[in-house]
Amino acid sequence: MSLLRTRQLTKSYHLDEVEQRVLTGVDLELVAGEFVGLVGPSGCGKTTLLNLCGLIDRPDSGQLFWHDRELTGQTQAYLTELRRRTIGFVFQDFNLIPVMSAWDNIAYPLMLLGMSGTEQKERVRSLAEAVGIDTLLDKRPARLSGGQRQRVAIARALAKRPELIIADEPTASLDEDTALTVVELLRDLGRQYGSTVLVATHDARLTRWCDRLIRLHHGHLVHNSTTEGVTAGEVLV
Ligand SMILES: Nc1ncnc2c1ncn2[C@@H]1O[C@H](COP(=O)(O)OP(=O)(O)OP(=O)(O)O)[C@@H](O)[C@H]1O
Repeated sequence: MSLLRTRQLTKSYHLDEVEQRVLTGVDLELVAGEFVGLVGPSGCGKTTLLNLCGLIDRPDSGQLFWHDRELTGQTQAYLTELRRRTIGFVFQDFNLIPVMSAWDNIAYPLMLLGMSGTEQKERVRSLAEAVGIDTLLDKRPARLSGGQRQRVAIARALAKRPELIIADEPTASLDEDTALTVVELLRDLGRQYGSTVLVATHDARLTRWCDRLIRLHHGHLVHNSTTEGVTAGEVLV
């Protein structure tokens, strides 16, 4: 079942009247429940594409479908509400709110959705346990290690039980062992909660966990492939 589909998405940036065409026609389909890796060289437009799929930014042209319903032309308010309810994000730099405890960081999106205090507590507790930070919930991000912060970020992304999780280089700030456990968590919990995961990465170790890879090159997806036989060099070029 198609969760998200794009047809010929384009996106350019303009700096001092110079146009940089980043996406020139991206056709992508994400099926419910899959764990998909997005690879390509630095600067090829992975974050740009994630921002479009995550409804953070709008394309210049092309179409985006959510459960086969076209989103082009929908109001900003509609897209914001859809994003808030159905999409979770995990970033390289965690993007936790520094003045909030781990607990409050995880609960915050639930509060925005108007969820009752009891249900918030239930979800925060069970997710904190699942990601292994249940003894750290009163700490602010500055008192946590990188791996612990990313676990909080994963719990926060999953708390609303999103249909889609968008992860942008989630292991780039982590050491090797921590990176592997974080990716495993993301994949296993994504499966458990039935979330589709789209993850941009340079990390060849991470691509082994993906159901399939999509590769961005010169502004469009060159091919879809399985992860078999992918080498570090292939991921970077
Ligand atoms: N807001 C912006 N304004 C102008 N140019 C931008 C903006 N965002 C990105 N770019 C440019 O668009 C191109 C694609 O950037 P993007 O961050 O999407 O690439 P990426 O593949 O995610 O890179 P990396 O792997 O290094 O994170 C880059 O050349 C970048 O400099």
